[in-house]
Amino acid sequence: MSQPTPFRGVIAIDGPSGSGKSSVSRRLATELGLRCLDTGSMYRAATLAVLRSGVGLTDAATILKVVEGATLEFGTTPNDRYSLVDGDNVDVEIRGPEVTAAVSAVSGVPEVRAILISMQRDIIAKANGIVVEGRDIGEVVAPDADLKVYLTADPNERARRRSMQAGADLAATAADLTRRDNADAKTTRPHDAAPGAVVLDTTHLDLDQVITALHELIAHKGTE
Ligand SMILES: Nc1ncnc2c1ncn2[C@@H]1O[C@H](COP(=O)(O)OP(=O)(O)OP(=O)(O)O)[C@@H](O)[C@H]1O
Ligand SMILES: Nc1ccn([C@H]2C[C@H](O)[C@@H](COP(=O)(O)O)O2)c(=O)n1
Repeated sequence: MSQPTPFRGVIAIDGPSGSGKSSVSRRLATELGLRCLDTGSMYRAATLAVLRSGVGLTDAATILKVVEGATLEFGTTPNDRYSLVDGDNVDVEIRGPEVTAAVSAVSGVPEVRAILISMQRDIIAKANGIVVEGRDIGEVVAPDADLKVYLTADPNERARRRSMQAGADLAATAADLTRRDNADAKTTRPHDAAPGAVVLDTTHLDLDQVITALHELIAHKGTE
């Protein structure tokens, strides 16, 4: 009996903060044998370069200069993703509170976005199949993706999951998610699905159920 042809396309996963993009993308890519790109890490790494340089967060031209001068590298093996800034592994630091508080200011600089979007498109073009997660993948970075998914969940549920993960206060976490989504909405559309995206509300779904739903969507793509 012949085996089904493995999926080797581009899957775009967008959604607001804490909607499950990273967990879902990593697992889906692993199960499908695909690469996996976390574009949020790219904006975070650029932000860390800016913070390390000591320049302020208000002058777009200075921010751009720092990002242009930094060497940013990203690994796309699903369970071995990494981010390097000038050769330094920054996986832990870019998830910390300083970077999280500053990232929307850096990702809001259009010229910084242009640099990172160009890197993202290069990585996608070189991968033989990839899951890409972020805020603008289905609309801007890869509008021709084979499958576009908008992953969302009720804000209270997102805050509950994130506060459990981080061991942080629920109300403070909820406020931080809302603050970041609103700040990000100035440059991307975290509250809206890209044209052609399938909306998957995971409020009442566990991770296994989300992955099953995505496998079904991919199988359905294969029969279109
Ligand atoms: N369907 C789900 N059911 C229960 N927990 C989930 C589900 N999806 C994700 N989670 C948990 O929610 C937390 C946030 O998920 P994750 O980090 O993947 O979100 P994200 O969208 O990538 O967030 P951010 O945009 O802030 O990077 C994690 O602890 C993850 O394990
Ligand atoms: N495609 C993307 C991905 C991320 N960002 C910005 C907005 C987020 O606040 C920040 C960090 O992302 P996260 O790691 O939380 O997914 O990066 C963006 O503008 N576009």
